[in-house]
Amino acid sequence: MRLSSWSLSSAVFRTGFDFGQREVAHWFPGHMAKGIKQMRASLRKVDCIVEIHDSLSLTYYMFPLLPNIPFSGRNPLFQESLDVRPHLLVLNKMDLADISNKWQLERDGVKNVLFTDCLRQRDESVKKVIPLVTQLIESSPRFHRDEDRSYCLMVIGVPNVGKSSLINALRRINLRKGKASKVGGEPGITKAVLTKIQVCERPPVYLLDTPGVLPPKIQNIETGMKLALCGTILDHLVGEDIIADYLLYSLNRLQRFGYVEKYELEGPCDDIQHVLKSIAVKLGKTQRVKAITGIGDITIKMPNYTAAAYDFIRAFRKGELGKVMLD
Ligand SMILES: Nc1nc2c(ncn2[C@@H]2O[C@H](COP(=O)(O)OP(=O)(O)OP(=O)(O)O)[C@@H](O)[C@H]2O)c(=O)[nH]1
Repeated sequence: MRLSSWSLSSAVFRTGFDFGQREVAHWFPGHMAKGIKQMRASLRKVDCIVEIHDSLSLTYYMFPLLPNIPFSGRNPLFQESLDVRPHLLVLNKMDLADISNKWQLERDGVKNVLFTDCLRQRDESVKKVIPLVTQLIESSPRFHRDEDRSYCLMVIGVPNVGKSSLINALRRINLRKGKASKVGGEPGITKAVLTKIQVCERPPVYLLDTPGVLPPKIQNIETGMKLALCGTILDHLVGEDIIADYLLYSLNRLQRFGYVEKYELEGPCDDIQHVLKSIAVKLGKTQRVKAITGIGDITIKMPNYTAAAYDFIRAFRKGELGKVMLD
């Protein structure tokens, strides 16, 4: 929601976010390096790479997920190069994102892009995936796989972007089959490396589901925080309080004030403690805390800031605070 009925004259918003001494390196689990190694080893069986990102931030697609496998759209020099597999960029969760600036992709020369909503039963964009990859594969050399009539795709992406949901949606649409891949609200659900799953009969298309993989080098702390906000990193590794504060900062910076209405606040506010307290009171999220006084121990009721932060972040990820583009 954009600014409408509230007066902003008294609201002062931060012009930058203070990340303190935080380091992104501590946020990423070790199993990812192993995953990348196994994926690299399987690449020769793959005809096309499907790279999934979150539509909430268009900056991620700029970072190759697998080092040495350049995304053709990122670098036109690689487009004709024979050892680069066809590449489809899927920007998922479009239902949550304000994609009015998607023209930037075209400006940057990014080709073969699809915006998807994998949770919608009859999503037209998911239907386009197989025809598009088929077309891409058929117009590229397949080397030693030329005889093989079945196609193999590899799905890659940071954790929690919806890789499993896309696989399930493809199976639902093309095979009328149920779930093959477990979906979860927390990053790191897909741990079994490289399971081969059929997603289409004509032509026979299989894909390799992979564990979530992050770019080995996150460009900076702010990119890391955006990944955290999108649910790519386990919340507790980063801290719900700091994610919630970064969310508030971002919403105010982008003038997306849906949170004011959702939590019935008096108006936009940039003080996370104040906002979390109001959320906790509104939702009845309180906790009993023991206090030691001069006359003995007493129990007092306090707002549960962590529970409020969790609700605030969850509401954002569900799209309940309005559509947002974090870049
Ligand atoms: N709003 C919205 N949510 C989605 C969409 N696709 C997936 N999700 C949700 O995002 C969360 C993660 O989805 P998964 O399919 O498990 O993601 P993943 O990339 O396989 O996750 P990892 O196993 O951690 O790598 C789940 O809560 C899904 O319901 C979408 O298009 N829109």
